[in-house]
Amino acid sequence: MAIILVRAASPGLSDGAVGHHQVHGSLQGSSQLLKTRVPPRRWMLCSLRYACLGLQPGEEVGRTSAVYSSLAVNPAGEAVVSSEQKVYDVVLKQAALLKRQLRTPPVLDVRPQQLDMPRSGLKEAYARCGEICQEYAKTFYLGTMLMTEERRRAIWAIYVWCRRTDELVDGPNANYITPTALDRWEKRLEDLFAGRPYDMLDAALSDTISRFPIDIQPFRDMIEGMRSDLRKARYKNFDELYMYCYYVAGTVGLMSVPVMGIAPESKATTESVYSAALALGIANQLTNILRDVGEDARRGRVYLPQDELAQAGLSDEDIFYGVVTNRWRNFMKQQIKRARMFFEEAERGVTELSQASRWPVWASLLLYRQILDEIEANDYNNFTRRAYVGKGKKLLALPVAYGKSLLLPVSLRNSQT
Ligand SMILES: CC(C)=CCC/C(C)=C/CC/C(C)=C/CC/C(C)=C/[C@@H]1[C@@H](COP(=O)(O)OP(=O)(O)O)[C@]1(C)CC/C=C(\C)CC/C=C(\C)CCC=C(C)C
Ligand SMILES: [Mn+2]
Repeated sequence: MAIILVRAASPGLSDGAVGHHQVHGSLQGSSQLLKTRVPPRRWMLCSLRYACLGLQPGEEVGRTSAVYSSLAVNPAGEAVVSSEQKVYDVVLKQAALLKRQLRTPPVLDVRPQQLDMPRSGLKEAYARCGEICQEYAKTFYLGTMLMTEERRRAIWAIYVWCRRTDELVDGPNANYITPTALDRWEKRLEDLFAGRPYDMLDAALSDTISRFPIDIQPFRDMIEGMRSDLRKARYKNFDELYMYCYYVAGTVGLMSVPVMGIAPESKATTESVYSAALALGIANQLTNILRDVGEDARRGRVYLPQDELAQAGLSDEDIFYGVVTNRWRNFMKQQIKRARMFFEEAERGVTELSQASRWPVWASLLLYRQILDEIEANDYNNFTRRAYVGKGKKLLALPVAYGKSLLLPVSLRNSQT
């Protein structure tokens, strides 16, 4: 497969690439097609990847490394759309939907009172979602405690649906889960979106989607991620891993934006806020993967890109063997660097969220990112030591997050200078 790197206009980014479309390789003749397909933010997403390998933007990489490609051609000479492009199309669609729904008075399929559940039942359902969130994810729970009541309940309901979806493939009954079971779970999702929840936890989510302009696609896509977990335990390159991270985690960002809300004074585009939310999900999942290398290997799973492992002179055997060598340290440094870049991209969007949502999102971003620091502090031993952020550091993150949440949206700061 020949690789082509594309440079695209990227408003608001100061990397000197603004206004250029530069196509290398055998798609030269189809640059018109590329111009129309390349989203405005492509340059930055590409540069996240270049930076990790020290590649220069626009530089052509070898024939076998699809990692740093944004567009490629297959042996038949057809353009292959990268994962980032596919995901960016979802971002655009979600942003357009949100803008439309916020403009028009809500004509919702489900109103709270239509749910076949008394108000007291709903209260109990949300409370149970809160308990589950607290039990499984203390950090997220801490974040939600900084939210307004309505948003907090909504995030709990979303959290519980995500957790249950993940448990299907990761929980105690995972061995019995088949693609058909996931199809049934998707049918159940459609029903709850249509106001026909199967149980009280679903009812909480049905209620949530009647209150916030949330679309079904990220939920469907998360189920798709679980399907891929059933059939796949290796990722050829970062392009494949990126798609997986979108499915299981980027989707959470997309589900959350309509609940978090965008600051009325923000001058940022809705797309850019969704992109930042997506980046936070990807950053979190990359961090998860780096923290859990040993644990995943013991379940026969290696999420790290196979070609990057090979380039670093490493293989699955090194991971199963689990000895921290200099090769491993260097490899990990690059992986951590990339995860931090996604966190940085996310940071730009947090300031655009509505004031009341910024604190919890900052808190969760800072707390999750610290896991990367802990991996470093463990001298990159993520085979047998779990990177863990202690209580003291967690508590310290809260006032820092609060301080950051008071900052003006970046889009306003830029427009005022
Ligand atoms: C503009 C901007 C930055 C907006 C913020 C948008 C936002 C709130 C994004 C949240 C992103 C986020 C929290 C993503 C979750 C990523 C994640 C941890 C995914 C996990 C997947 C599977 O991984 P794995 O099996 O390897 O992990 P385990 O060992 O099983 O843990 C998930 C488990 C998928 C399911 C995800 C969840 C259960 C978490 C859902 C979280 C929320 C809805 C809470 C978001 C709330 C706050 C305050 C950030
Ligand atoms: Mn899991």
